Amino acid sequence: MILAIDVGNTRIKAAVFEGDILVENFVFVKNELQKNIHNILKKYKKITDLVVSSVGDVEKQSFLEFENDLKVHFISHENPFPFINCYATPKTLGVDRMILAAGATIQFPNQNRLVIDAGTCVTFDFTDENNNYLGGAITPGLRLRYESLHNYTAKLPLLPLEDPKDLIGKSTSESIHSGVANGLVYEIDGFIDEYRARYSNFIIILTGGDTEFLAKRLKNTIFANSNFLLESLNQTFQYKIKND
Ligand SMILES: Nc1ncnc2c1ncn2[C@@H]1O[C@H](COP(=O)(O)OP(=O)(O)O)[C@@H](O)[C@H]1O
Ligand SMILES: CC(C)(COP(=O)(O)O)[C@@H](O)C(=O)NCCC(=O)O
Ligand SMILES: [K+]
Repeated sequence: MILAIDVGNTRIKAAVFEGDILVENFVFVKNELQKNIHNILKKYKKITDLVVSSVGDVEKQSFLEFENDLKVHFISHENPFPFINCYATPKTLGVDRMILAAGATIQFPNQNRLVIDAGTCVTFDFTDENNNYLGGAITPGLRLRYESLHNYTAKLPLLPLEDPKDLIGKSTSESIHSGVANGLVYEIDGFIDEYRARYSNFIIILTGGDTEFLAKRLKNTIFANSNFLLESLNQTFQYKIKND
Protein backbone atom coordinates (compact mmCIF):
# COMPACT_ATOMS: atom_id res chain seq x y z
CA MET A 1 0.00 0.00 0.00
CA ILE A 2 1.05 3.55 -0.75
CA LEU A 3 0.30 6.75 1.10
CA ALA A 4 0.26 9.65 -1.39
CA ILE A 5 0.47 13.16 0.06
CA ASP A 6 -0.01 16.42 -1.84
CA VAL A 7 1.02 19.62 -0.07
CA GLY A 8 -0.78 22.59 -1.62
CA ASN A 9 -0.63 26.22 -0.56
CA THR A 10 -3.87 25.97 1.48
CA ARG A 11 -4.28 22.37 2.58
CA ILE A 12 -2.68 18.96 2.57
CA LYS A 13 -4.48 16.16 0.78
CA ALA A 14 -3.60 12.50 1.31
CA ALA A 15 -4.83 9.16 0.01
CA VAL A 16 -4.11 5.50 0.65
CA PHE A 17 -3.76 3.45 -2.55
CA GLU A 18 -3.86 -0.30 -3.04
CA GLY A 19 -2.54 -0.55 -6.62
CA ASP A 20 -4.77 1.79 -8.63
CA ILE A 21 -7.58 1.75 -6.07
CA LEU A 22 -8.01 4.77 -3.82
CA VAL A 23 -8.97 3.21 -0.48
CA GLU A 24 -9.47 6.35 1.63
CA ASN A 25 -8.62 10.02 1.38
CA PHE A 26 -7.91 12.73 3.93
CA VAL A 27 -7.64 16.53 4.04
CA PHE A 28 -5.83 18.41 6.80
CA VAL A 29 -3.84 21.55 7.58
CA LYS A 30 -0.08 21.89 7.81
CA ASN A 31 0.32 21.88 11.59
CA GLU A 32 -1.59 18.60 11.84
CA LEU A 33 0.58 16.83 9.26
CA GLN A 34 2.53 14.49 11.53
CA LYS A 35 -0.43 13.58 13.73
CA ASN A 36 -2.47 12.68 10.65
CA ILE A 37 0.28 10.59 9.06
CA HIS A 38 0.70 8.68 12.35
CA ASN A 39 -3.04 7.97 12.48
CA ILE A 40 -3.17 6.84 8.86
CA LEU A 41 -0.19 4.52 9.37
CA LYS A 42 -1.82 3.09 12.50
CA LYS A 43 -5.00 2.35 10.55
CA TYR A 44 -3.28 0.99 7.42
CA LYS A 45 -0.41 -1.20 8.61
CA LYS A 46 0.29 -2.42 5.05
CA ILE A 47 1.57 0.99 3.88
CA THR A 48 5.17 0.57 2.71
CA ASP A 49 5.82 3.80 0.77
CA LEU A 50 5.14 7.47 1.36
CA VAL A 51 4.97 9.49 -1.89
CA VAL A 52 5.07 13.25 -1.49
CA SER A 53 4.48 16.13 -3.88
CA SER A 54 4.76 19.62 -2.47
CA VAL A 55 4.43 23.21 -3.68
CA GLY A 56 3.74 24.40 -0.12
CA ASP A 57 6.19 25.35 2.62
CA VAL A 58 6.38 22.13 4.60
CA GLU A 59 9.89 21.02 5.65
CA LYS A 60 11.17 17.78 4.08
CA GLN A 61 12.15 16.76 7.59
CA SER A 62 8.47 16.42 8.56
CA PHE A 63 8.29 13.41 6.23
CA LEU A 64 11.80 12.05 6.79
CA GLU A 65 10.96 11.19 10.39
CA PHE A 66 8.88 8.29 8.98
CA GLU A 67 11.90 6.83 7.17
CA ASN A 68 12.49 4.15 9.81
CA ASP A 69 9.15 2.54 9.01
CA LEU A 70 8.61 3.48 5.35
CA LYS A 71 10.34 4.36 2.12
CA VAL A 72 9.85 8.10 1.57
CA HIS A 73 9.81 9.44 -2.01
CA PHE A 74 9.66 13.10 -3.01
CA ILE A 75 8.39 13.64 -6.55
CA SER A 76 10.49 16.35 -8.21
CA HIS A 77 11.56 17.67 -11.60
CA GLU A 78 14.23 14.97 -11.66
CA ASN A 79 11.63 12.20 -11.91
CA PRO A 80 10.69 10.60 -15.22
CA PHE A 81 7.42 12.02 -16.59
CA PRO A 82 5.35 10.60 -19.48
CA PHE A 83 5.42 13.85 -21.49
CA ILE A 84 7.89 16.10 -23.28
CA ASN A 85 8.26 19.24 -21.22
CA CYS A 86 8.08 22.29 -23.55
CA TYR A 87 7.86 24.85 -20.68
CA ALA A 88 10.54 27.52 -21.22
CA THR A 89 11.46 27.41 -17.51
CA PRO A 90 11.00 23.72 -16.61
CA LYS A 91 12.79 24.10 -13.27
CA THR A 92 10.26 26.67 -12.04
CA LEU A 93 7.23 24.66 -13.15
CA GLY A 94 5.16 23.54 -10.13
CA VAL A 95 5.60 19.83 -9.46
CA ASP A 96 1.81 19.64 -8.84
CA ARG A 97 1.24 20.85 -12.41
CA MET A 98 3.69 18.24 -13.75
CA ILE A 99 1.85 15.52 -11.84
CA LEU A 100 -1.53 16.71 -13.20
CA ALA A 101 -0.14 16.62 -16.74
CA ALA A 102 1.31 13.15 -16.08
CA GLY A 103 -2.03 11.84 -14.80
CA ALA A 104 -3.88 13.31 -17.79
CA THR A 105 -1.35 11.75 -20.20
CA ILE A 106 -1.60 8.32 -18.58
CA GLN A 107 -5.40 8.28 -18.12
CA PHE A 108 -6.33 9.83 -21.48
CA PRO A 109 -3.80 8.59 -24.06
CA ASN A 110 -3.60 9.94 -27.63
CA GLN A 111 -5.69 13.05 -27.11
CA ASN A 112 -5.31 16.71 -26.22
CA ARG A 113 -5.97 17.36 -22.52
CA LEU A 114 -6.60 20.47 -20.46
CA VAL A 115 -6.35 20.11 -16.67
CA ILE A 116 -7.84 22.87 -14.51
CA ASP A 117 -6.87 22.75 -10.83
CA ALA A 118 -9.00 25.12 -8.75
CA GLY A 119 -6.96 25.35 -5.55
CA THR A 120 -5.29 28.34 -3.90
CA CYS A 121 -4.49 29.33 -7.46
CA VAL A 122 -6.37 28.13 -10.49
CA THR A 123 -3.90 26.51 -12.85
CA PHE A 124 -4.45 25.48 -16.46
CA ASP A 125 -2.18 22.81 -17.92
CA PHE A 126 -2.32 21.67 -21.52
CA THR A 127 -0.76 18.50 -22.94
CA ASP A 128 -1.31 17.76 -26.62
CA GLU A 129 -2.05 14.41 -28.29
CA ASN A 130 1.67 13.91 -29.01
CA ASN A 131 2.36 14.20 -25.27
CA ASN A 132 3.97 17.63 -25.46
CA TYR A 133 3.33 19.53 -22.24
CA LEU A 134 2.84 23.09 -23.55
CA GLY A 135 2.13 25.10 -20.38
CA GLY A 136 -1.04 26.97 -19.40
CA ALA A 137 -1.97 29.69 -16.95
CA ILE A 138 -1.94 30.66 -13.28
CA THR A 139 -4.65 32.90 -11.79
CA PRO A 140 -5.88 33.54 -8.23
CA GLY A 141 -8.29 30.93 -6.84
CA LEU A 142 -11.75 31.59 -5.37
CA ARG A 143 -10.72 31.99 -1.72
CA LEU A 144 -7.69 34.07 -2.72
CA ARG A 145 -9.97 36.44 -4.68
CA TYR A 146 -12.24 37.00 -1.67
CA GLU A 147 -9.18 37.54 0.54
CA SER A 148 -7.43 39.94 -1.84
CA LEU A 149 -10.52 42.15 -2.15
CA HIS A 150 -10.56 42.44 1.64
CA ASN A 151 -6.79 42.70 2.20
CA TYR A 152 -6.10 45.33 -0.46
CA THR A 153 -9.05 47.69 0.11
CA ALA A 154 -10.22 49.79 3.05
CA LYS A 155 -13.93 49.02 2.79
CA LEU A 156 -14.51 45.53 1.50
CA PRO A 157 -15.43 42.82 4.02
CA LEU A 158 -14.03 39.29 3.99
CA LEU A 159 -16.90 37.06 2.91
CA PRO A 160 -17.23 33.29 2.80
CA LEU A 161 -17.80 31.68 -0.58
CA GLU A 162 -21.47 31.88 -1.49
CA ASP A 163 -23.67 31.28 -4.48
CA PRO A 164 -24.21 34.64 -6.24
CA LYS A 165 -27.93 35.49 -6.19
CA ASP A 166 -27.78 37.18 -9.57
CA LEU A 167 -25.47 38.59 -12.19
CA ILE A 168 -26.32 42.08 -10.92
CA GLY A 169 -25.18 42.44 -7.30
CA LYS A 170 -27.57 44.74 -5.40
CA SER A 171 -25.44 45.22 -2.28
CA THR A 172 -21.74 45.17 -1.39
CA SER A 173 -21.84 41.50 -0.51
CA GLU A 174 -23.91 40.55 -3.56
CA SER A 175 -21.50 42.51 -5.76
CA ILE A 176 -18.51 40.68 -4.28
CA HIS A 177 -20.14 37.25 -4.69
CA SER A 178 -21.10 38.06 -8.26
CA GLY A 179 -17.66 39.45 -9.05
CA VAL A 180 -15.69 36.60 -7.52
CA ALA A 181 -17.86 33.54 -8.12
CA ASN A 182 -19.46 34.49 -11.46
CA GLY A 183 -16.16 36.07 -12.48
CA LEU A 184 -14.14 32.90 -12.04
CA VAL A 185 -16.79 30.79 -13.81
CA TYR A 186 -16.82 33.16 -16.83
CA GLU A 187 -13.03 33.24 -16.80
CA ILE A 188 -12.73 29.46 -16.91
CA ASP A 189 -15.41 29.14 -19.62
CA GLY A 190 -13.67 31.94 -21.55
CA PHE A 191 -10.31 30.14 -21.34
CA ILE A 192 -11.90 26.90 -22.53
CA ASP A 193 -13.46 28.72 -25.51
CA GLU A 194 -10.07 30.19 -26.46
CA TYR A 195 -8.40 26.76 -26.22
CA ARG A 196 -11.19 25.38 -28.41
CA ALA A 197 -10.40 28.00 -31.05
CA ARG A 198 -6.87 26.53 -31.25
CA TYR A 199 -7.60 22.84 -30.63
CA SER A 200 -11.00 21.64 -31.80
CA ASN A 201 -10.81 18.53 -29.66
CA PHE A 202 -9.58 18.09 -26.11
CA ILE A 203 -10.82 16.63 -22.87
CA ILE A 204 -11.11 18.82 -19.78
CA ILE A 205 -10.43 17.65 -16.25
CA LEU A 206 -11.41 19.86 -13.31
CA THR A 207 -9.89 19.24 -9.88
CA GLY A 208 -8.91 21.06 -6.65
CA GLY A 209 -10.76 22.29 -3.58
CA ASP A 210 -13.34 24.29 -5.57
CA THR A 211 -14.22 21.49 -8.02
CA GLU A 212 -17.74 20.96 -6.77
CA PHE A 213 -18.63 24.65 -6.65
CA LEU A 214 -17.34 25.32 -10.15
CA ALA A 215 -18.33 22.09 -11.93
CA LYS A 216 -22.07 22.69 -11.80
CA ARG A 217 -21.73 26.29 -12.95
CA LEU A 218 -19.48 25.87 -16.01
CA LYS A 219 -21.21 25.75 -19.38
CA ASN A 220 -18.55 23.44 -20.80
CA THR A 221 -18.59 19.67 -20.30
CA ILE A 222 -15.77 18.61 -18.02
CA PHE A 223 -14.66 15.58 -16.01
CA ALA A 224 -14.89 16.74 -12.39
CA ASN A 225 -12.65 14.74 -10.07
CA SER A 226 -11.50 16.22 -6.74
CA ASN A 227 -9.02 13.35 -6.35
CA PHE A 228 -7.37 13.76 -9.74
CA LEU A 229 -4.11 15.11 -8.30
CA LEU A 230 -3.78 12.29 -5.75
CA GLU A 231 -4.61 9.67 -8.39
CA SER A 232 -2.06 11.28 -10.71
CA LEU A 233 0.53 11.28 -7.93
CA ASN A 234 0.03 7.55 -7.48
CA GLN A 235 0.34 7.05 -11.27
CA THR A 236 3.46 9.27 -11.47
CA PHE A 237 5.04 7.11 -8.76
CA GLN A 238 4.13 3.86 -10.59
CA TYR A 239 5.58 5.38 -13.78
CA LYS A 240 8.80 6.20 -11.91
CA ILE A 241 9.12 2.60 -10.64
CA LYS A 242 8.77 1.30 -14.23
CA ASN A 243 11.07 3.87 -15.86
CA ASP A 244 13.85 4.62 -13.35
N1 LIG B 1 -12.12 23.68 4.51
C1 LIG B 1 -11.59 24.43 3.56
N2 LIG B 1 -10.52 25.22 3.83
C2 LIG B 1 -9.95 25.98 2.86
N3 LIG B 1 -10.39 26.02 1.59
C3 LIG B 1 -11.45 25.27 1.25
C4 LIG B 1 -12.10 24.44 2.21
N4 LIG B 1 -13.10 23.79 1.57
C5 LIG B 1 -13.08 24.19 0.30
N5 LIG B 1 -12.11 25.11 0.09
C6 LIG B 1 -11.82 25.75 -1.19
O1 LIG B 1 -10.67 25.13 -1.70
C7 LIG B 1 -9.81 26.06 -2.35
C8 LIG B 1 -8.39 25.63 -2.05
O2 LIG B 1 -8.25 24.37 -2.65
P1 LIG B 1 -7.13 23.34 -2.24
O3 LIG B 1 -7.25 22.23 -3.23
O4 LIG B 1 -7.23 23.00 -0.80
O5 LIG B 1 -5.83 24.21 -2.51
P2 LIG B 1 -4.28 23.86 -2.50
O6 LIG B 1 -4.12 22.59 -3.30
O7 LIG B 1 -3.67 25.03 -3.17
O8 LIG B 1 -3.87 23.68 -1.07
C9 LIG B 1 -10.20 27.46 -1.83
O9 LIG B 1 -10.31 28.36 -2.90
C10 LIG B 1 -11.53 27.25 -1.09
O10 LIG B 1 -12.60 27.96 -1.69
C1 LIG C 1 0.94 27.83 -9.35
C2 LIG C 1 1.06 27.16 -7.98
C3 LIG C 1 1.33 28.23 -6.92
C4 LIG C 1 -0.29 26.46 -7.68
O1 LIG C 1 -0.32 26.01 -6.34
P1 LIG C 1 -1.66 25.53 -5.63
O2 LIG C 1 -2.77 26.42 -6.04
O3 LIG C 1 -1.94 24.12 -6.18
O4 LIG C 1 -1.39 25.48 -4.18
C5 LIG C 1 2.21 26.07 -7.99
O5 LIG C 1 1.98 25.17 -9.04
C6 LIG C 1 3.57 26.72 -8.15
O6 LIG C 1 4.16 27.15 -7.18
N1 LIG C 1 4.07 26.79 -9.42
C7 LIG C 1 5.34 27.36 -9.73
C8 LIG C 1 5.26 28.27 -10.95
C9 LIG C 1 4.87 27.57 -12.25
O7 LIG C 1 4.21 26.52 -12.23
O8 LIG C 1 5.27 28.08 -13.33
K1 LIG D 1 -3.79 24.82 -8.31
